[in-house]
Amino acid sequence: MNTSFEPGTKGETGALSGGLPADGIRARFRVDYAGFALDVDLTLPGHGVTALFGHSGSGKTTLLRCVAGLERAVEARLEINGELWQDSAAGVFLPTHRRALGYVFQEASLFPHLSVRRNLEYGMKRVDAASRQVSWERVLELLGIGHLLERLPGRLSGGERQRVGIARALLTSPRLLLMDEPLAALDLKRKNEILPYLERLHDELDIPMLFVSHLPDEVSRLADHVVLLDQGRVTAQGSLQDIMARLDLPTAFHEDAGVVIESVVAEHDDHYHLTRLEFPGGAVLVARRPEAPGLRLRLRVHARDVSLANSRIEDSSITNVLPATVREVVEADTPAHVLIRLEAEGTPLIACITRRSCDQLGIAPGRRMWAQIKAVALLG
Ligand SMILES: Nc1ncnc2c1ncn2[C@@H]1O[C@H](COP(=O)(O)OP(=O)(O)OP(=O)(O)O)[C@@H](O)[C@H]1O
Repeated sequence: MNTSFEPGTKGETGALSGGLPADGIRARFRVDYAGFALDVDLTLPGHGVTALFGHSGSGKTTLLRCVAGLERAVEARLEINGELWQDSAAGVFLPTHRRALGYVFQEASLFPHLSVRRNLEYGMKRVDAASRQVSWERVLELLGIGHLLERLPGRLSGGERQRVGIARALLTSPRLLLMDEPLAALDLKRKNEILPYLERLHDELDIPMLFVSHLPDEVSRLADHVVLLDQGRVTAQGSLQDIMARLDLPTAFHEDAGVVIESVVAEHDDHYHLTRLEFPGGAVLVARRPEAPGLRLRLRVHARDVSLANSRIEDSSITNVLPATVREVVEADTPAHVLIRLEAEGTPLIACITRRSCDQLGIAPGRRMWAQIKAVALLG
């Protein structure tokens, strides 16, 4: 790992903050390897989770390493919520150990001979008590690891190890959390076990996160903002809802393609054990939820679960039917299918149907149709 200073830096300067906007992440990096170049110039929200999404080799890890000060960039400038961490033009380079960041990798690299407690204390030593942002108790509670403190890492499951790794990163009181596919090494069961903890971090801590993933479902669950990378360049960025609803992006051609809808719990039907979730443009019924009316819930509607009809079909078992207008029709990645973007009063939907059905129903932009939603995934 390269942690040396860039040529011409002024050494271990503290983060500079004079005159910079207090909110937002600005990251300009150019890295030239033989056979690969990263060239990005990003302005990102200073809060919430930003997902870096792209194929293998698109440069996601390289970008995270740049942010961490671990890459030798030809050109670089990095501001984190009002602090300047790097500016190659001005000779500013804050070395990795002076950047207030937590870095979570695919597999937590815990010291095998130290208990979980000692591993966590090791991370804490770097931070003086006055600048601590999240308390020891709070971190243990957020990640549900209080009962694991005396164990050695070798006696933890993969998911528990990862939770300890995240806890250790949080205990360094980061102003930015970098997560490089933290779930990739876990099987589905462990992944589902750890996702709620990541959601809690997102909901309850005000630490911005850059989260690398190549799975739309994972991104849909955790991200607020998405950056798409391809061959070292940013091909698109925007809010999760906007990016997931675009048909000109590779996310639409993924087998998990679908939109994300922010809904509110409207009411419960205790007779049929159903809950009604409302959003601009409509509502859906889902199996009874524990959340009280008024709470927000994120929904994921996969393109493969949306079918279309020219009129409202009454004698169907599909409960969730919304009026929507066709906005765009594009070819899917198989010649048999098309992707259709619809809008239900501002809420986007994507349907994946056969080209044959598209022709038979005469589907074209502007047409009012009924979108039948066969399944809704609730996120969180
Ligand atoms: N130190 C290096 N020297 C030369 N090439 C490198 C170096 N590090 C990464 N690369 C190349 O840069 C490209 C981007 O790699 P990177 O790991 O950033 O991609 P990624 O999007 O994170 O991929 P993955 O999802 O597989 O982790 C790859 O082609 C990789 O081989």
